[in-house]
Amino acid sequence: MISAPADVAAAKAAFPGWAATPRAERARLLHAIADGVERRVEELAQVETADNGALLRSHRRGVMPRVAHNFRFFADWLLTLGHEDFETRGHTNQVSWDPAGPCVLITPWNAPLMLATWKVAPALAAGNTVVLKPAEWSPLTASLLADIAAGAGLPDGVLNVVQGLGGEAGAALVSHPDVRRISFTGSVPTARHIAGAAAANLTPVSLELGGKSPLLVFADADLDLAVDLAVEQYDNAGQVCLAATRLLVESSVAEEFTRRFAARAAELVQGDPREEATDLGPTIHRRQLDKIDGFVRRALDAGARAVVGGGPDTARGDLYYRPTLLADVAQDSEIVQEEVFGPVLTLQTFDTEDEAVELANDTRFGLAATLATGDRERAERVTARLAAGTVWVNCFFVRDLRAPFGGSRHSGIGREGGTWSFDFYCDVKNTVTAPKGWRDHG
Ligand SMILES: NC(=O)C1=CN([C@@H]2O[C@H](COP(=O)(O)OP(=O)(O)OC[C@H]3O[C@@H](n4cnc5c(N)ncnc54)[C@H](O)[C@@H]3O)[C@@H](O)[C@H]2O)C=CC1
Ligand SMILES: O=C(O)/C=C/C=C(\O)C(=O)O
Repeated sequence: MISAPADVAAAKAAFPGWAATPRAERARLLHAIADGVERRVEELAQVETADNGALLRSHRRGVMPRVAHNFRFFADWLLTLGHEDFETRGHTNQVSWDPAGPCVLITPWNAPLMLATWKVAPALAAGNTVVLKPAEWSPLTASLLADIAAGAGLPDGVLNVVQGLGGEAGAALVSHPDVRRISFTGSVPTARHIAGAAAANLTPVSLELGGKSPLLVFADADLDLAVDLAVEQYDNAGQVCLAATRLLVESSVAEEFTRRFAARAAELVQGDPREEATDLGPTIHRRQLDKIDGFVRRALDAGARAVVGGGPDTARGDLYYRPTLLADVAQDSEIVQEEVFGPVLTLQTFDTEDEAVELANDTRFGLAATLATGDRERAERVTARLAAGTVWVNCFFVRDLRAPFGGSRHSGIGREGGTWSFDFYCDVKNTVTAPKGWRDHG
């Protein structure tokens, strides 16, 4: 490991050469990295599971192939970015997408390589050099990615990986004056530190933060589908920022919904994340489990009722938390307002569409929302009123890199995906040329 400033210096030194590399060659190298990822899917999947405890089958069949796709997608999207020309009184405006410089990318532990490569791929495609600092709890696949990139022929200094603690290595990186972009995915408190450091240097910053997203279940919904969507929120032991952790269910179907939910939750297999049959693995570390349990204990003390779960599964060791559903929770309570980042959902009921929207929007977050309804017009009405970067209707976690991804309010600043990523990672330039601007044209 080299120190953070040395990595920024390496990225700065490599920048002119990489920025001048033709787009087609940059795209070719990104595809070569994708090839390298595809050749090592099994190894990457095993290492990621060993590191963060998320399910091996998801890493193997979902996450790592998507990591390769991240490189291919942004390589191809780069080639579609046009030079948009338009005229002003005979003058030509030509808009171009210029590389910005060294970028610092700081990422969390819950989906390490997936979230890192959403940033690495467009930053490199745009012609920037990168310093990536993965979370200290899940450092390994980022280092493997650096090996893969070197093997693919990426020039030295173009992709640098710094390992270290957030408050040390991370803080040194984000306060460095030579950095031209900072992209961060992680928690709100860390985002405040990073935004402060970025402000000191006026470095543009993109923030993908936490959530407390609602799942609204209307009485006209397919109730089995609604229950499936609700149970899906326990994925990755609930350590997913997008998770719809607040179940808001129309009163007339709440009892039946709860009965079916409890039955489905009881079928979930909790255990070793390397086993194919496992649905729910461990939490990342003991401190996270204690944090989750603290939220649940305080909620129970305040009068909440555990419909499902309600504590750790100590028979499995000290990292497993039982999938939990808490009812009788007040809208202004901590358990409804704060991100738990564990397998803990709350259940509230509503009687009208207005009330549903009011409850859904009544947190400081705005990352995502999911609706279960059989009425298209209702879906359109409600969606238009929700504060959320992504709304899923009768589905969940359907993702497309062409679409914008990000949150409003305390869930973040900016969007990733497609042209939104290039908007952030490029210095967009407009060149205006006079109609008879050239000497030889007289
Ligand atoms: N909106 C989104 O796309 C996502 C958001 N998240 C959010 O991430 C959080 C969980 O991840 P954690 O790793 O616990 O978050 P965290 O904020 O503790 O750490 C994230 C990263 O920031 C680094 N860091 C910590 N202090 C720093 C500092 N002062 N300066 C620079 N870097 C620093 C850490 O080393 C790590 O690499 C949750 O709040 C979750 O909602 C997670 C995944 C996706
Ligand atoms: O895989 C995706 O498209 C989104 C991942 C987001 C998370 O991991 C998260 O929400 O925590």
